[in-house]
Amino acid sequence: MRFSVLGPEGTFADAAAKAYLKTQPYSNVIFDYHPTFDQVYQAVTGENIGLLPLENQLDGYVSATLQRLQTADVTEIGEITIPVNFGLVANVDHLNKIKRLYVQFKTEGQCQKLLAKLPNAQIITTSSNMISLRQFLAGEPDDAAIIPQSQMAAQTAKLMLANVADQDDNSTRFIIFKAKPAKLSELSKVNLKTTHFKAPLFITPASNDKPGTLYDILGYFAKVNLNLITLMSLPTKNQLGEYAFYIEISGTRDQQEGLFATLREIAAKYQVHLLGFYAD
Ligand SMILES: O=C(O)C(=O)Cc1ccccc1
Repeated sequence: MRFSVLGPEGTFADAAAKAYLKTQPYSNVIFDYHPTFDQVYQAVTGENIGLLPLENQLDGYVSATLQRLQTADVTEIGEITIPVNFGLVANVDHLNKIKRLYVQFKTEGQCQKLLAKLPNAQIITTSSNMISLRQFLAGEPDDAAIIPQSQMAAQTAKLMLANVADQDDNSTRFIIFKAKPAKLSELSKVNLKTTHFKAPLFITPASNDKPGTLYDILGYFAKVNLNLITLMSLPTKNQLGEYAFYIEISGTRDQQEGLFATLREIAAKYQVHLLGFYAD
């Protein structure tokens, strides 16, 4: 089986993929690293699986992933949350001498306190924490980079600071998915192996221009006592001001029937794009 993740090796996505595999019975897994979200998404075919970052504790949801999920024909089969911290490496002996800082786009929002101490550094945004490290290693004398804490031990730089995230308690949640479209009829029959489930989905009203639309949608879940753990609105992109709601439902095994009956009811009135129903 192929497991497609954001590379190169050593990223948090890579660490998350390996942590996920420890919880699963898969064997003969071939890691397949890609530089962009889209390439990871496109690489997942057949029975193979992929992993993308969904949410960071300090910097929130990962828009690139949500945007793909909105229209994606995938089935999420699970999720994994891993602790995240960063280190700083620099070719200078003091913070105020740093001229360029390589930092991954989602890492920047997790290291605001450090960045506040570097008002004169040019921030160079990268696509991956491991690319930040590579750029630093290939770079100039006044360079610095924020890199995964796990990579610090292998580095030798003039200035090294550990744990530079804004708080030590920090984690990122990743989703694992297959290329198959999630179907209400199929997922309603899934036999959960644990007592709890999660069900991520998008609900899109035909129009947002009516009082009580969201209230109406939420009412369906309230009626059957289903707990929403996420509620976000994302632009449909059809028209400015038109939104789809991204919702994650958490429940217990005895609520499975109620969940799917409710989703069928909602689907009669709104566009429902289910993304998965998995043990949690
Ligand atoms: O750059 C990394 O280390 C990654 O694993 C990619 C990533 C992107 C966005 C949020 C979390 C991880």
